[in-house]
Amino acid sequence: MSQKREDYISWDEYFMGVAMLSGMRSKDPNTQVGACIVSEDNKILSMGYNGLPKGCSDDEFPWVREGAPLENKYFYTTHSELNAILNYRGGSLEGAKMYVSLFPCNECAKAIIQAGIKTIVYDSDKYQNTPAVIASKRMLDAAGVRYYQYTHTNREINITL
Ligand SMILES: O=c1[nH]c(=O)n([C@H]2C[C@H](O)[C@@H](COP(=O)(O)O)O2)cc1CO
Ligand SMILES: [Zn+2]
Repeated sequence: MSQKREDYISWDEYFMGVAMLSGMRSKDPNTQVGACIVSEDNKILSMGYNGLPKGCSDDEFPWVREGAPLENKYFYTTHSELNAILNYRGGSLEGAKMYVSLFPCNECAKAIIQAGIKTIVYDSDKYQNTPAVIASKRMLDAAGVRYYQYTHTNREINITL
């Protein structure tokens, strides 16, 4: 009798793994964020990571955190969640789920709500005490977007490239 393999990765490991892999494309020296949007029937719809908009050179724009607004990264970077939403060109994201390696900020929360995404699975919540994340949770709660933290399984996945 032939039996199926039992050590395959779970849906959550798969989608959070894809989000983390996407984050590995980020040029941000401090925080790399990845997002993966999934349909209600577990199909990957889109992915994104934090980076500069098209045409803005990774080598010419600043990556530092400090200094004058025009001289640091914050005015220029597109967040992974917004990139994942904007990268989707297939139609509606109504009812979709987002896996993201960092809890979305208030600006991303607005985009998530307006895109019709209904569930967020996040990993790090390192900015939980900042006004941006407190405002984000307030809006997500009001809009009925469910969010829960990813449960680590400590599975290691090695891919030789
Ligand atoms: O939700 C987010 N998604 C996201 O992609 N980011 C990006 C913007 C910046 O490139 C980086 C945050 O940088 P830092 O941790 O150095 O402040 O992560 C930041 C947030 C903030 O929660
Ligand atoms: Zn954001």
